[in-house]
Amino acid sequence: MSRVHIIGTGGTIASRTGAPGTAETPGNTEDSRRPGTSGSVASDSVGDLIGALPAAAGVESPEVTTEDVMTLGSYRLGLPEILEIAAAALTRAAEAAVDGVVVTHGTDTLEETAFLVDLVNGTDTTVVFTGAQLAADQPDSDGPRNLRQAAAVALDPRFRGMGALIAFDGRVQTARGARKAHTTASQPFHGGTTVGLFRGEELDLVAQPVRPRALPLPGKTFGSTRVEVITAYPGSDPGLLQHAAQAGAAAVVLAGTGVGNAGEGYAEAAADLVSAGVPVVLSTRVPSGPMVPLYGNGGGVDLIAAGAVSAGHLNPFQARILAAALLAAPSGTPTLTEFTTLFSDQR
Ligand SMILES: NC(=O)C[C@H](N)C(=O)O
Repeated sequence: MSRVHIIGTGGTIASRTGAPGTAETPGNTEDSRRPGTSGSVASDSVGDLIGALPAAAGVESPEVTTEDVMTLGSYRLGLPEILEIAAAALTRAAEAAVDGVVVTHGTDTLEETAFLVDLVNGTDTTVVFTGAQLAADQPDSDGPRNLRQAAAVALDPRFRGMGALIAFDGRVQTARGARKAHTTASQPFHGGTTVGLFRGEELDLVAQPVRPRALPLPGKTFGSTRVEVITAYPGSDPGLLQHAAQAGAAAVVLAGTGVGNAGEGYAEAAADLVSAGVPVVLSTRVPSGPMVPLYGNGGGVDLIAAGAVSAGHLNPFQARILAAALLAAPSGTPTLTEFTTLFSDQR
């Protein structure tokens, strides 16, 4: 019998609507116990979620083991928690007795945690992330279906060696490139590569992702590696780059306009940071498409000439995770400043 290991971290899939929240699950601390809290709060363990799983007709049920790493809304996560989840997923993926690993996670920052797992998963066991848009106590919650589909992907040999995937609302996509792009839709994620599609209980493999070689799991310093994201917009202040560096940022991601541009003063500010040893990664605030150096007069050509590293196809938030992972990597890993384009150089 095959075995799937499910790691719970919280999120809407584990939340109860309007419950004051008194769960004693690990990591479930101030947000759920604060007096007067009346919004949805993550409180269910993975064991509770399994109990709500409908059995698929005619399919032999796998052995399911579970683990609650934390029970938090993903908007509460910091880099230490993201690292803790990634380390737990990687440990399980490396266990010979485990055939598939699923992580249940809030959708707000799922793209960050799943991307870190994708960066460091050198095993053949794909880690499949899922969650829900409707809380566990909503009559038509999407959680049970998403969880059942995630387990099916995790155990399917055709999806092995794919790093980290997201199974949500009948679609299976790569973690790399994924982005929460709708606040309430049943499919909140855009981007990434669609590798699988469900037709009822049937799962089709539709693409094989290209993956760079895995990075080592970053050390504990990842948790305190400060990488700030600064967005360019008409009238924005390039001095924010220097403020971020003075406040202790180890690197800054600039989410430029268009293909990766910024207004007056940004190229000079970027050059200041780079010469002070604070890398600047240039991404775009546009929801899809790569950073491409095309424009002068302070645009992307000048920002790259000032020493910024192109994020390539990575959105600002995933570029931030890769930057922090490189800054906290064990020695021997290429340093962030050795990269000219984050995505292509990582291959
Ligand atoms: N749908 C969700 O899971 C959103 C929730 N706020 C979370 O990220 O924890």
